Amino acid sequence: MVKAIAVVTVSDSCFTDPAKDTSGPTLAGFAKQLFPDATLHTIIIPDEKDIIERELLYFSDEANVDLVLTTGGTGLSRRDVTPEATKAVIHRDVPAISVAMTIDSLQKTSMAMLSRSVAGIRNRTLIINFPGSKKAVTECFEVVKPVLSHAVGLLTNDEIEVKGTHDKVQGFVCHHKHGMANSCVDISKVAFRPRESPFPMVEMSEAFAIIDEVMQQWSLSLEVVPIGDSLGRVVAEAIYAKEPMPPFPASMKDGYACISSDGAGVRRVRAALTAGDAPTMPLSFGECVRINTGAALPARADCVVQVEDTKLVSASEDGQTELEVEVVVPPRPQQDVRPIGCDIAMGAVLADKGAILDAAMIGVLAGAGYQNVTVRSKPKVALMSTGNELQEPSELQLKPAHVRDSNRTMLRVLLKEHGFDSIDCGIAQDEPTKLVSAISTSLSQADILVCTGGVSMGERDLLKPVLVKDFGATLHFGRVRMKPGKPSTFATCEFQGRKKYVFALPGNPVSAYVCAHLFLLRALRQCCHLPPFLAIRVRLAHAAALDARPEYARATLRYPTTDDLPKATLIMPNQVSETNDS
Ligand SMILES: Nc1nc2c(c(=O)[nH]1)N[C@H]1C(S)=C(S)[C@@H](COP(=O)(O)OP(=O)(O)OC[C@H]3O[C@@H](n4cnc5c(N)ncnc54)[C@H](O)[C@@H]3O)O[C@H]1N2
Ligand code: MOO
Ligand SMILES: [Mg+2]
Repeated sequence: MVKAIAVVTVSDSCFTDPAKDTSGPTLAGFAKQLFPDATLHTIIIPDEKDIIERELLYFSDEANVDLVLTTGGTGLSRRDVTPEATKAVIHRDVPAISVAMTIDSLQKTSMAMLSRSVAGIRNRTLIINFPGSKKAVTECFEVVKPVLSHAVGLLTNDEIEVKGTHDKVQGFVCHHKHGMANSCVDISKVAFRPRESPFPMVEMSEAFAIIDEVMQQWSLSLEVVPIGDSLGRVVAEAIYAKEPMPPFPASMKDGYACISSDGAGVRRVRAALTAGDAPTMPLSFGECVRINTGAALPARADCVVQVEDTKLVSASEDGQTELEVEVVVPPRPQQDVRPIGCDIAMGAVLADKGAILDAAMIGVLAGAGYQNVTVRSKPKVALMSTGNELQEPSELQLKPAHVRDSNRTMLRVLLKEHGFDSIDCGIAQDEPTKLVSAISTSLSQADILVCTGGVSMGERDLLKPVLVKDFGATLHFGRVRMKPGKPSTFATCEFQGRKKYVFALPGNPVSAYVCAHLFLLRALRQCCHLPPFLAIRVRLAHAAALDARPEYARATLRYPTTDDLPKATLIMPNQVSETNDS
């Protein structure tokens, strides 16, 4: 099924004046017609190879678009570089698509010879170049139309290709059996350490897919919590109303409960009912009862006339009792009455399975008499820092060449911010046996271990070998094409008969922060069945030198009053260019 399509207009002139773009909207119109349920992204970019590549990568890797249709930049002029940019990003080409378009177009114009359109596949995305004119786009779309749906179907049915990654990574494993007190990682032969990382660099989209797939194995457990503590928790089983709301026919106005068939005219005021008063006697014809908002109607009353629609006819001399009122406008049956169960019928679903509890829902549960709710349990997370150079932040004096451990505090607070508690497992030294014992202690207390540092190429970066050799861990990925965060590592292992998940994040505090957002929170949210964070497209408010890797930076957003995209201003622009070489 085609879920998302991007139409990319590549043209210098349309980029400067979007009104000139006719082929983009035409293509978008055809795409929408063919796949009405798909999300449609459209963008106009200049004939710049880097920018075209970046957009194609964004749509295929980040936005997980099924079909990217470009228009423009396929000709022979110096600025026409769409085919080159496309070739740079596709993994496999599908030449027959462009051939079919060319054969068809040649029957109409020999100019078709001058289009260099390319079609190909990147991961699960099909990218097709169309020429830049409205006429050519119209003709070429007709040609490819019959195959698009099937082509996307074939691509999306592919299994996630994690196996290849696993196999390569397993080459790193030492299958040596050993006790947990020691480590079988030998750090003495530093000269023979690998000079190239043995870990394949996975794309962000792959890393996400791997996390999603692996975290599906997370074994569900449930817990009962008081509703007052259930904010943000995920409902485990649908919750039903045990009683109707309102439980009695209630007045919506301050006025008089009447019998509607009495029509307009004078009524005897028999009694007064304020909220909380239980009505005693049924109403008789020609009578009414003064009533307040929220009070229960007496039997036989079927409407409420608001006080504004009445006139006083007679009262006791002291003014303390109304004797007769005149109903000015004839009332309708059920006027200003909330019948029993009109808000919530008995047996109605108050919160569905999987609902995320918010103040409104919790209020509904409270109103329906629920004190506790069964929710999905949150994973137990252990936080550990690694590094011989680290000191506790509270220590007054820094030792030479030491730094304070900021990652543990940052991660604890980040997790708290997102509703997750953590267990503090301190700082472990960069020494194999020390790491083995610190990791064992952490894993015995938690489902998920989050550690920072020691995942890159230094001889004291021991996390990966220790996890693999001493804990028999499977490294699902050990390098990701991202900046910062390249050496990010995600592993699982069996420990004390249970499956454990390890996020070994790079030590650089910015990398740890970014990777915790992107990988750790994604996994934790999935354990609780919370959706991944929403990704939105923004426009940079200023120029920024970007890396070839997808880059992550903090920014402030300004929302325009027009339909334009929000504008992002990087908080620390230097942070983006500073580590260009890493
Ligand atoms: N030869 C290569 N060197 C490096 C590469 C590479 O590909 N080849 N990658 C670089 C990248 S990218 C990163 S990110 C870092 C990752 O380093 P590690 O995960 O191994 O982390 P450490 O070496 O332990 O520390 C890096 C840095 O961060 C500071 N740090 C560590 N933990 C904390 C903490 N808890 N609180 C505050 N600061 C911390 C540590 O002192 C170092 O300055 O590797 C590059 N190198
Ligand atoms: O990838 Mo490293 O996280 O600092 O740039
Ligand atoms: Mg290191």
